[in-house]
Amino acid sequence: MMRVGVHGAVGRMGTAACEAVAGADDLELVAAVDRAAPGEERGGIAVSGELKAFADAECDVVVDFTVADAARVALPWLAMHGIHAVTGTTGWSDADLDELRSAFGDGPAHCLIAPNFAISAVLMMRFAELAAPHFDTAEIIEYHHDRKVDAPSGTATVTADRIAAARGDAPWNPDPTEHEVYPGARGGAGPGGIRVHGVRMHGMVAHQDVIFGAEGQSLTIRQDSYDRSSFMPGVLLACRRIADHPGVVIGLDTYLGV
Ligand SMILES: NC(=O)c1ccc[n+]([C@@H]2O[C@H](COP(=O)([O-])OP(=O)(O)OC[C@H]3O[C@@H](n4cnc5c(N)ncnc54)[C@H](O)[C@@H]3O)[C@@H](O)[C@H]2O)c1
Ligand SMILES: O=C(O)C1=N[C@H](C(=O)O)CCC1
Repeated sequence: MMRVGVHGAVGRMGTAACEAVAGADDLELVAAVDRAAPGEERGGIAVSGELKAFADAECDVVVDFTVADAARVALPWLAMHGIHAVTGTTGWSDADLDELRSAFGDGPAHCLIAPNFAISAVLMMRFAELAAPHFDTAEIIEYHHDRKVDAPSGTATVTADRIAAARGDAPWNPDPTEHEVYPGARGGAGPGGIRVHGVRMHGMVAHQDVIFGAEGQSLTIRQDSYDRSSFMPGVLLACRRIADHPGVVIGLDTYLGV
């Protein structure tokens, strides 16, 4: 039985993760931590306000769904205590990722940073990477619920990185825009100048379109998470397999063999 802790336990994703872990026969929820509402209960255990609860409960792995500022502190702390980290938190910079690589190094604790645990999203990113060399225009539109604090989404930034890497030195069709009547109308320019547009919409959960264009044709790859339950199989898989994946791994792809 893997002993699992959840950081950000009273949040939307933390609450779902506590319930999913508590309901899994081969995992045991042993600690739940959140700075908001310590003393509440999630997945049948009391929520603590202190990271120390993870060490006290002898966690093998901690699932983190917080904000980048909190995860930046928690993940190196977990590395120092020899506890594996599975984080779905988004909003990381390249410098943050370097810090995590040096915190986990080749030590006993491993780290998975997955911007999206839904299998449909993992495949959407893979399909976008496959399409990239064949089109000279690409734009990303990500759609999320109205409580999301970071933009663009972690999924969109990783998708843009992967499209740009797959395209390599091949030139993109130039953007003709000379003037934006509304600043930002063309979205944010990501790697390779790929435009990323963020929508925040009451009623939505997490969705993305990747649109590719070439002479006389276009391809749209669409992914939808209608419910947070879509992320839970990926979270549980990560807890079960993290001991087999040393260092810092980005994305669930290698865990799924995609
Ligand atoms: N990877 C994925 O599949 C996936 C899916 C959904 C959300 N996310 C990401 O997960 C993160 C959380 O999303 P959410 O919708 O659950 O947000 P949320 O606001 O509902 O929950 C975040 C929780 O973190 C807690 N928190 C904040 N700072 C803390 C600190 N210093 N110490 C302890 N707890 C702290 C908050 O109190 C809150 O309960 C976001 O970065 C989001 O982008 C990723
Ligand atoms: O609800 C969120 O916030 C989500 N964030 C992830 C991201 O930033 O890519 C994806 C899943 C939902």
